[in-house]
Amino acid sequence: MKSTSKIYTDKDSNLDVIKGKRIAVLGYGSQGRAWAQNLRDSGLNVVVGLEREGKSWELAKSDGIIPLHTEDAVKDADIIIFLVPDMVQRTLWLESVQPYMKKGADLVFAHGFNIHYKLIEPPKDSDVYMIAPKGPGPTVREYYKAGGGVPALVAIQQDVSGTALQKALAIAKGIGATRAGVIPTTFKEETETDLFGEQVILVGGIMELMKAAFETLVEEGYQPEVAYFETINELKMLVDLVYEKGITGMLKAVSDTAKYGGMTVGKFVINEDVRKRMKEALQRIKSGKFAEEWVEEYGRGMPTVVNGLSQVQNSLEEKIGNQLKDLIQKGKPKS
Ligand SMILES: NC(=O)c1ccc[n+]([C@@H]2O[C@H](COP(=O)([O-])OP(=O)(O)OC[C@H]3O[C@@H](n4cnc5c(N)ncnc54)[C@H](O)[C@@H]3O)[C@@H](O)[C@H]2O)c1
Ligand SMILES: CC(C)(O)[C@@H](O)C(=O)O
Ligand SMILES: [Mg+2]
Ligand SMILES: [Mg+2]
Repeated sequence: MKSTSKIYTDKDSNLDVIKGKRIAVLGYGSQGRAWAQNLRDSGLNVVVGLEREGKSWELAKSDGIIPLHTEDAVKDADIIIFLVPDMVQRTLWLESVQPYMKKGADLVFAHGFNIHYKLIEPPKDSDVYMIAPKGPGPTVREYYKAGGGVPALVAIQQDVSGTALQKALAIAKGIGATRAGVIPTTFKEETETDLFGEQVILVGGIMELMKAAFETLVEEGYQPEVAYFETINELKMLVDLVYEKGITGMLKAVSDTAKYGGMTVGKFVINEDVRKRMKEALQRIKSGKFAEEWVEEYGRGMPTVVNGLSQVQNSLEEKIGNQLKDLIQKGKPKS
């Protein structure tokens, strides 16, 4: 185990390093919308670059940000931040950024995919760095507005100026991440761990675990509403306890019966086989096989993602969740 040498916070970062520099945020989706608004509200000079005058364009305008076409956004930019989908970044780079950008402008990422798997080969005279928030875009905005921040990782790939880390930390401060903490990493470590996390637990693992538990109960004749509360809705409350008080805090809040059942049956369900498959999943990421497969899937119009989304939308658990939504929302704390 190699522990982190440093966790950067507000006192380690200074916005002055990038004050007045022109920052072009490319994309106005999950992260783009959050970063552009947080950086602007932190007093920085932000423009948003978009390819088309569509939904994102209108959304930016309604948030009080004047969007520009990508070429216009990057041509005077000192710092160019890629916040379009990972699979779009290479084409955007080749067609709309590289031909128009200022020589030596910084290239910044929120995830290492395109650099680590060499889909983008940056020019040697640019600083290349990453600030990777460890949470979804809307939460990056929500926490910032409430005076907090989502923690992030920071990594430097090329440091031509000698100030890449200071600039990366200033951006991290601008989006609110240093209010929590920012951990130094590499593009390799961020890319591999981020993909692993979203595949085996945060997105893939948790989704399949909820579905399998819900369907097991329903198949055995239990009411789907009861199954929904038990296997999906209550998860938030237990995860909130982990978030606030750690795993020990969560265990202290549940009954001894739940502790005993959880400690014994948890290991029976999530057994050595599951761990072996987690290692296999990690191996596919490390070897580049997952990246290759994802690029190919994207090239075919993402059929797996499109069909998967429609299956989830039409699933019994989602229908039950929608039916119970009003009731669940009514019970939520008001503040
Ligand atoms: N979503 C997250 O919460 C999250 C968290 C951490 C890191 N990241 C990273 O941040 C980056 C952005 O991800 P995201 O999920 O915010 O993206 P997203 O899918 O929300 O981006 C959508 C936006 O990108 C632009 N866009 C979409 N398709 C385009 C196309 N074909 N051509 C040009 N522009 C297009 C549009 O402005 C659109 O609003 C990625 O590198 C991702 O890995 C995302
Ligand atoms: C929010 C996540 C899952 O952590 C991010 O990594 C993503 O790719 O959206
Ligand atoms: Mg990710
Ligand atoms: Mg992530």
